[in-house]
Amino acid sequence: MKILSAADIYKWEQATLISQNISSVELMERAAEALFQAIQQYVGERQASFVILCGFGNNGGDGLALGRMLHMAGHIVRIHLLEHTSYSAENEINQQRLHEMDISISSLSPESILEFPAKSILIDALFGYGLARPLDDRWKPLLYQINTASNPVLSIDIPSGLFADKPTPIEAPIIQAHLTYTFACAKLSLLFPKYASFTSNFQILDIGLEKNIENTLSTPYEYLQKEDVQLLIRPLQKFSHKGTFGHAYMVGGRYGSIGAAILASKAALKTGCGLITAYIPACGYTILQGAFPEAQVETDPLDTHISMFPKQITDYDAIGMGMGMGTHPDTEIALRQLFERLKLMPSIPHLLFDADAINILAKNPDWHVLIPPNSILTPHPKELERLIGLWTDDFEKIAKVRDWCRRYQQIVVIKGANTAIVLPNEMVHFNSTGNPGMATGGSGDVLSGIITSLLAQGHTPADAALLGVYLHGLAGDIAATTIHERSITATDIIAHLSSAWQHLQNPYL
Ligand SMILES: NC(=O)C1=CN([C@@H]2O[C@H](COP(=O)(O)OP(=O)(O)OC[C@H]3O[C@@H](n4cnc5c(N)ncnc54)[C@H](O)[C@@H]3O)[C@@H](O)[C@H]2O)[C@@H](O)CC1
Ligand SMILES: Nc1ncnc2c1ncn2[C@@H]1O[C@H](COP(=O)(O)OP(=O)(O)O)[C@@H](O)[C@H]1O
Ligand SMILES: [K+]
Repeated sequence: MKILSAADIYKWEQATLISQNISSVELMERAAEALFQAIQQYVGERQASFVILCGFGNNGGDGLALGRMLHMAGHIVRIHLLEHTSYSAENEINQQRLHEMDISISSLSPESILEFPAKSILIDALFGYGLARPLDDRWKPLLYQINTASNPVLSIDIPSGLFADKPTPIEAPIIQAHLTYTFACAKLSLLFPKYASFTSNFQILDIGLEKNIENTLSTPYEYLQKEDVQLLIRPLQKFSHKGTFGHAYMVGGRYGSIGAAILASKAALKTGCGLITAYIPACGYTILQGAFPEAQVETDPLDTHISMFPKQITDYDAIGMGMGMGTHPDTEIALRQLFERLKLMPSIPHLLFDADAINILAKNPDWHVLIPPNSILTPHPKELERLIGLWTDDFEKIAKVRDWCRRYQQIVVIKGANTAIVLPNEMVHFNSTGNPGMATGGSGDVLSGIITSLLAQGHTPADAALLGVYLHGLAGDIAATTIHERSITATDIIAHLSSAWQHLQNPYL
């Protein structure tokens, strides 16, 4: 699914009105109906109480129309509307519809002192994507009351005060939504960690905007969902053998962190490659063989850390390296020598660099040109900062990574909630799976194993990164259905990879 700018969503809506021969009030009614259905699901069977705070534009119009529907369904509804010199036409029509039904509308100003009945749900319909500048300090008292209330806050389209597609100063007044119902497509600012305290969770509501018009709108940003990754799955063939599914080479571990290599190797095998060989320092031999009988193991001449890469390293289908590897100077020199060797070869295995491999690359910026094109780097935010330097906000972070990927023709997977996969063509895919329970030691090692396995199975690097990130998050989400998010471990993510594959291949789930 595309992630569009506010301007493009407006274009999409306007073109839909023409193409479907409907009025903008009819489209607003459709949006309110979608909101109503979602909120009915949110409250369940019970009668609920709502306080709806409406602005003077179309976001406010959505709030007014929703208020009417909730009232008609028997809920207790209080509607407040911002006093203003003029209202959008759709907003006025919905005010009129409420008057006709004798549903009262109280006036609201930035100075209003509000009382929210206990257990009522607050609906934020003050500003949507039409926000033209950050809200000024005049709005602080009103937004402060909403943000400090103990009631749940549901935002319509976007938390009021937040821009959809450009940086918002976080000291400006912004609604802290518990859940945002956003129309038609995800918005960039709903995906960025900097705004997490305002955006929390979101749900996309389909309001029937024309698909073929969306296809004409170009954007470098995509929201990666099940239907996108399903297209990347390859059916298993009856006459396959273990050689068909590829041989992954997992390089990592040092004295004290052999577990990272075990996790990555197990995850690789559970993702479906035919064979895995782990290359680790000698101290890990018994540990790895004992923990994981399916793995083949090769060891470095040194006991404590990796000091060289064997000649046969280039014989494998894919190499994933860096997990728990350490940044010993010997390892650093070995990596440099490997790059020199790869440069001379006509064809080389696909490569993934994680953790300490990235830290070594970050320490040596002049090596960036040596990284074979189309390699995958999987940094967490701190590793990314070491690699590309600091950023002032998430928009700049994405711009810097896009620039880096284009310049070095690499794929960067920026890990975290809504992991972003940035491709050499500068496309950015934000992942839709995963949960905070996955922020646990070793979870990144599992991701490296998954993606390396997909590379070994013959997926292109871009497909392996997209499918791997989605699958990893999905395994974590399935794990969270039976294990509390606080208790999820990296091993649990591996244990649920099989269910993730099943889920992905089942059209009815
Ligand atoms: N256009 C359409 O066809 C649809 C629009 N929808 C809703 O319409 C919203 C967009 O509506 P609008 O474009 O009317 O915009 P908004 O409702 O977001 O508000 C814009 C109004 O606020 C004013 N404003 C902007 N920044 C301000 C600031 N910092 N301080 C004070 N006033 C400020 C603007 O001048 C304008 O009058 C969407 O977010 C969505 O909720 C939905 O009903 C779906 C259909
Ligand atoms: N809040 C979150 N929501 C979803 N996924 C998350 C969240 N936090 C972390 N993750 C995922 O967990 C993994 C953590 O990776 P990383 O920090 O490298 O862990 P480690 O180094 O311990 O293996 C990444 O894939 C990341 O996307
Ligand atoms: K809003």
